[in-house]
Amino acid sequence: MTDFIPGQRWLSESETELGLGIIKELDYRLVTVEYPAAEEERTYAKGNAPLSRVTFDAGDTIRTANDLELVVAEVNELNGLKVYMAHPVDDPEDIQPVPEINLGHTLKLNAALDRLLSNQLSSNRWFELRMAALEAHSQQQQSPIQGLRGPRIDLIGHQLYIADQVANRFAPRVLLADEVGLGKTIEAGLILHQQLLTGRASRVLVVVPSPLVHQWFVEMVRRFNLHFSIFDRERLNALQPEDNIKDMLADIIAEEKGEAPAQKDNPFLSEQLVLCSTDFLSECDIDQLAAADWDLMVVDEAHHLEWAPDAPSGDYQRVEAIARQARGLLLLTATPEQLGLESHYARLRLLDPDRYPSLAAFREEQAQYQHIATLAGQLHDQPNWDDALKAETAALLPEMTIEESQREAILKELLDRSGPGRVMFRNSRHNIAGFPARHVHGVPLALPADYDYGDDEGLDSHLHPETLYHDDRWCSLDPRVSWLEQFFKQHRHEKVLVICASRHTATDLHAHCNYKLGMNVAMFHEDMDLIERDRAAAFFADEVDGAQALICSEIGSEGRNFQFAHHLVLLDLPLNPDLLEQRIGRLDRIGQTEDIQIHVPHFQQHAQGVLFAWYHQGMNAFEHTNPAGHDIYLRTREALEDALAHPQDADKLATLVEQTRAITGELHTLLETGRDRLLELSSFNAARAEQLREQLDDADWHSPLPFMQRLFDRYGVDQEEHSDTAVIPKPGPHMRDAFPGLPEEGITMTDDRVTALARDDMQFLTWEHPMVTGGLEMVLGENRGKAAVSLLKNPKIKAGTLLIEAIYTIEAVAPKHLQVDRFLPTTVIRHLLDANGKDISRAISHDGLCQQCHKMDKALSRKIVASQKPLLETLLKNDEAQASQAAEAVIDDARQAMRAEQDHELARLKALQAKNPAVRDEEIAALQAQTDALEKVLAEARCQLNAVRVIVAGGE
Ligand SMILES: Nc1ncnc2c1ncn2[C@@H]1O[C@H](COP(=O)(O)OP(=O)(O)OP(=O)(O)O)[C@@H](O)[C@H]1O
Repeated sequence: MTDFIPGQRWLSESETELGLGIIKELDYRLVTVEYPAAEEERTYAKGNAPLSRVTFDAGDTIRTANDLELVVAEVNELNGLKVYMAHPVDDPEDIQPVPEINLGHTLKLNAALDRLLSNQLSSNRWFELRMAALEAHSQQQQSPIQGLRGPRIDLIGHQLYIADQVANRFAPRVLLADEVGLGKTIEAGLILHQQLLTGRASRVLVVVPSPLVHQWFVEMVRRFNLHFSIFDRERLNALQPEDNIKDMLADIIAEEKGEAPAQKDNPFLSEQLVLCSTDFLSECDIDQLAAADWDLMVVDEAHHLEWAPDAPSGDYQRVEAIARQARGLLLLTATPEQLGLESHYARLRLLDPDRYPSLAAFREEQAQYQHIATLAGQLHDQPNWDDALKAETAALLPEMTIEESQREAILKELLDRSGPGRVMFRNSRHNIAGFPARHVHGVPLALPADYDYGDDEGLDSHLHPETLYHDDRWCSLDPRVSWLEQFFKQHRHEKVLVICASRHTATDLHAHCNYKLGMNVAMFHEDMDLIERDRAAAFFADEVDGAQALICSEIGSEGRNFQFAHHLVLLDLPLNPDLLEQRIGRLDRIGQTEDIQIHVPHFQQHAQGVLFAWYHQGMNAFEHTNPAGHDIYLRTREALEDALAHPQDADKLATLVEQTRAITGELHTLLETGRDRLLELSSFNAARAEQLREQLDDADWHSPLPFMQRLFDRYGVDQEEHSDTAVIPKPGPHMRDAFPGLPEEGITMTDDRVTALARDDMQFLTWEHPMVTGGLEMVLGENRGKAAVSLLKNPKIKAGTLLIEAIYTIEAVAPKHLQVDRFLPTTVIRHLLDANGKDISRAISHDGLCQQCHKMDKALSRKIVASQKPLLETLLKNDEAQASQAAEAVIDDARQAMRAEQDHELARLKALQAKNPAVRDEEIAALQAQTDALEKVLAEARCQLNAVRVIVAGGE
């Protein structure tokens, strides 16, 4: 077993990007290594730690931790630790001791050159595979559509646009507020996928209402290949067994000594991707959950987070506790104002406390939306801006140069600072074509005598008269039920979703339809456990043997996907227009193929009839989406309550309808010219969306399959043809190690998006599929392919001609949280040298060369390297200097891009601080510190020889 000594410097063979490690701790079995450059730590089994000892010899150049470059004159050793006696290049007399612990933490490796010169050669095929992997990796990292290619989704413009806008942000904090059913889950999934794939996030917490847990879980796996772990009470208990007696005693002793109890493991750190229900938040230790170092938190159906200045709800406070510590935050809701403007404001404040310092300021800002929308519209539409427009804009953005060439940046800033731009995205059906129409069918019925409660009962009992019964007898006397029975019979072969407010109504109705009428009907309500609910939803969805109808309580009105049905029956109506919108949204969503028929049985001259008229005649809320629902409710509440209390008074009803119509018109116009116009400007850009769609369409043509087939071949994976568009890789008899993501029984994969969308049983093979990214990582982590010798067969080239193909990569070693890849992705530089060291790579491409390069006999390869060693060493060392120069330009560009972005962010914070003292100086200082750290990391970025191939011409 290797002898490790604390303080020694070692390198991880599989993760060279961590930089130079220091042996930190040892026990009889394990060794822990600290990697200061990447701020990471790894623990390995001593017996097979993938570590190489790093030492230097006299004549080598070393870099110290304080960035001095010195030449080693002599090497001493003390208790197993090296001490280098070294001097500056230009002052050999100035010898100074450098203990190895004082070496710099980044390391310039010459693994490829060392392997070549020490004759550790791989075959030509491995070299070519390595090069293909490097190019693919670099292209992925530099692709402007990175993260958007892999998901199994239809390419829908407004979703791609939002994902593109948000996903590239560092720790994004946004509200995704598209209208119901336009794909917020998909947008969130795209953002998560992109953030995880690029390493911008690695720990994600998703919180959703309990009825949606399973749907989210499935959607994340099926569409995004993201495997979340569902956390509930049981799982938490399993992870946190009762304190054992030893721990309890230790805690008691610590308490007696006045010491803090020992830190227990945080169970939420056991998984990277965690999905849980909102209810679970109230059952777990919220501080522990919040402390679990989340990069991103997602909250679905966020309108439930109710807030008032002195009375934030429990749900809001729990989410707030986590959101404060999580770096990124995505809130999803189709009806952001469902619980009023105050709650909406509070959620925006969760996202960006600096931007939304007070409710009063937010109200004031909202009042300005009309004005800002007009201004933004002019800036957007007018090709040339006149002086007045420029002056008005300059007053709002004093530090910007206001000219047409900066149109996009100016609009973005204006929407960010004075509109809802940066934090909130909302697309509406208004600007997305192709949605089917909605038709409402009111079914007026006579009130049965048994329901004639008079003034003895409150409004709720009139709206839901059946709830006063303790059993299902009401089903036999309620004309809505007999109507429903007829309706089911008339539409025997069609799916029908029935929604009612209460669980009791749903269960009684279900029992009545199933057992008394013998109908095939499923049920969905809050008292069923998650598995029962999902089973019911699946039974309803089953086209062949499934239920004709699903009867839901209100929980069925949120988030679920029932667009395969075209008939919706609303057995009662909610008082909240946003809730109505949510109910209709179960069918009116992406994927709906037919017009939607909404049936509303209700009692005439009764509170139910009033509510129907209010919605239908007053605000046309059944047939069109209603973005102003909550405000309309607030402004018509008095008239509504009056009419509900006197349902037979035709005048009151007429007044209500008239008033509602006027207010709806007024509010819709205000929205269209104010907030929604601003949101439209910031949430969608048709040209950019089309460009993204085209880029993705194009990317679909560049399948990873040919590359994967080479990889399968090298690693012993067998492949079976499945069909024209699919293959089945399977572990072959000669496969040496496990192949990432390949199950024992094989897996069916297609690289065709249309097939993948139609066939859930197949994996969608893209460059972002985990099997491909895992495969790339595996090849690049190998030593194989770093150095090779090959035979060139080309009659035009004289036998014996020597060429060297040198592949360099530019990389920066940095702690993950800095996300330096944003500015400096892995970049490949290829040189092709002749025997005089001249680079002829422009004349001969890598692919062209590969067609003529063949396997060289091993013994002969070794002989060639041995005989040409001094020449190879000299040529490659000189060439490295050239490559490093070329790399400087790339690193410089990265530095400039970094400064531009950081400066912009700094300017934004300072501008916000001028308006709002809540922006703290420390935040500005933290941003500055981040810029400094990035400067340092980029200054240390290095170009290094990643792979080298010696090519010797051998005639034909
Ligand atoms: N790009 C897409 N490709 C394929 N299916 C999609 C796409 N976008 C959305 N869908 C489907 O459309 C339905 C609605 O999408 P999603 O659930 O994301 O909408 P939502 O806005 O979150 O809905 P809600 O407002 O009800 O919460 C889902 O069945 C989803 O799978």
